[in-house]
Amino acid sequence: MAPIDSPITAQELEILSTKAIAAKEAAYCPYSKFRVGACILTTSGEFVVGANVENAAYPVGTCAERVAFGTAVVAGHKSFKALAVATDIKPAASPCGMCRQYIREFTNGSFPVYMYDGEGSYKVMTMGELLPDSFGPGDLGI
Ligand SMILES: O=c1ccn([C@H]2C[C@H](O)[C@@H](CO)O2)c(=O)[nH]1
Ligand SMILES: [Zn+2]
Repeated sequence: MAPIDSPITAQELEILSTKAIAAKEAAYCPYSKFRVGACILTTSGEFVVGANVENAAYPVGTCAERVAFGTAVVAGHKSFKALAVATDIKPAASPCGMCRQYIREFTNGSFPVYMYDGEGSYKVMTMGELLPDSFGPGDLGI
């Protein structure tokens, strides 16, 4: 059987993971003390990072994934190759439901999400696996 092609190169994954893990340091999480870092690789080859930013009004806080995607989109990026998310726990955390929908807006079902645990090991899942039967721009005819 032919090997499944990796969606990104080993070198890209090395940079992506290093940046996501480093981004944990930028987290503002005085309430949960749960640091999350994220990094996106754009189709144009740029890396955009994010971290969770909490708020005294707890529900107002934002996850690392949405900070990263929002930052990338306002910088003009609309096309993305991969996302890495890093936490300090084991097994690795996966994006919350709100983030899955947020990410889905800018990705398709084969988009890979690499999830790193606190020891630097990862699991990878596609957006189609994380959010099956999703609702997206196409459902509005966009
Ligand atoms: O995938 C995740 C899961 C949680 N968080 C944040 C939200 C909150 O600040 C803290 C605890 O839930 O972690 C993320 O940023 N990404
Ligand atoms: Zn989230």
